[in-house]
Amino acid sequence: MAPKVRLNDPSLLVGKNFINGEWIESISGKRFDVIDPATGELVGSCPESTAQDTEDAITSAAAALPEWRSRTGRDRSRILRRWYDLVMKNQQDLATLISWENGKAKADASGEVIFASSFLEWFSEEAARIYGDVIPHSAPGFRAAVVKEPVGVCGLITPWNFPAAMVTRKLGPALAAGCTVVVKTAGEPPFTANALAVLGERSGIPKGVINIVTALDNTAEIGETFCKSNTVRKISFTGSTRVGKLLMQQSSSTLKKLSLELGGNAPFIVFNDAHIDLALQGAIDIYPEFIRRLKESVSNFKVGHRLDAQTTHGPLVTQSAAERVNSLIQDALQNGAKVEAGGKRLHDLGPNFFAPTILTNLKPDMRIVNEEIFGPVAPIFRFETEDGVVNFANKCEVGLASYIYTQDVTRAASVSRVIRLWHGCAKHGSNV
Ligand SMILES: NC(=O)c1ccc[n+]([C@@H]2O[C@H](COP(=O)([O-])OP(=O)(O)OC[C@H]3O[C@@H](n4cnc5c(N)ncnc54)[C@H](O)[C@@H]3O)[C@@H](O)[C@H]2O)c1
Repeated sequence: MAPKVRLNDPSLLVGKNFINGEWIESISGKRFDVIDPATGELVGSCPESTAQDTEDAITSAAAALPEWRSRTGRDRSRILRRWYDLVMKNQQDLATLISWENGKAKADASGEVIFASSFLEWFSEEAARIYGDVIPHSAPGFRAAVVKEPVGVCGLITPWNFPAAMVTRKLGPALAAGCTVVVKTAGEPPFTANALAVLGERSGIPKGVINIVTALDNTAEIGETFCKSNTVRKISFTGSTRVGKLLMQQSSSTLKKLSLELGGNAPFIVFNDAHIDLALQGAIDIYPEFIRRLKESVSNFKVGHRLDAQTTHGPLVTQSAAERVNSLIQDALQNGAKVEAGGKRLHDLGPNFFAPTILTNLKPDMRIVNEEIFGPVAPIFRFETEDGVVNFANKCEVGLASYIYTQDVTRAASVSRVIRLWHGCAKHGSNV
């Protein structure tokens, strides 16, 4: 273990699998290195888990299920509340771990811990309110009881970009409902999830309720084990569309429930009545002003290392992620796009850093429009009519969420109804 990650509570740094309440190595005995994406330094190492490790974790979750599901909602609520308290108490250490293994600026990482803890708080409240119902029955003199039951053992697969929040967002509701889980964290940042599990154990979560397997290269093997298992009744996955499709195919033989939150880009629509600031009210063409102001905002970003207090934006998670963003930008430039800001990798800082980028002069058939960017790039288009912008946004096959800026409530409502989100989550933000 590299000695540089200093935590107030060093016992939160665990590089092992968590199965049946024990921190153990993979059966393979293999481990993978976790690298700080900002500096390339070694953070530590974790087990490269196999299908057999995953089976063991599923068996452990299945064994813990009868006891956990039979507890009262109130009891599970109290435990989740204690967990929330402990996460907030250890905010600093969790933020340190996030920024080491994911590269986020410290302030961002601290914010993520608050966000992550909010799911534990929220679902501690929900756990206490899981009621059934008694409803009229068609047969005279009878009434039907509606009883809420947990789904069972759940497989949770999380991405690298929110190492704490994506984990608690899945764990909070699953545990509140009385399910037990096996978590497969993203390979690049596995330590934060382990630290959360340590705190969960201290909150009183019984052994076997949470199990964690880590892996960098064997992810496909672990995913397939989840999908083919009859014991795993549900998979909750956040990640790329490619892997989401694969999980759906692989789960067909066991007819599992799947929650897939997938990748994409988000149309961000600014109408000419949007409130950029009061001085601009009534302006007919806001495009040049919007670009100028956006450039001004972006120039205040400080890309850098997490320990620099001025840093607002950290690196991408891997060199290949930076290369992919660069190739999308190069393709756009070769086809006539214009760089208004950034547009390049920041090699001086390290191989994973990318300058916040604004692009104009784009065409709808460019790769950067049709493939998920997942990097600090804002491609800007000008539009003339409401129908035109809606048609354009709906052609984007990777639509994930959308944002609409206007002061016209009716327009906000009507546009948000016709914008289609292709897959992943159905989110619309509108600023009226
Ligand atoms: N919809 C959202 O709110 C949201 C939030 C966060 C991330 N994402 C998406 O996640 C993606 C970025 O995350 P990523 O690069 O970690 O995505 P990814 O799909 O490569 O990996 C996500 C997780 O799946 C695992 N995985 C990879 N191949 C697998 C397989 N064959 N079977 C089972 N598991 C497998 C990975 O190890 C990781 O834990 C982007 O596409 C992004 O848009 C979406």
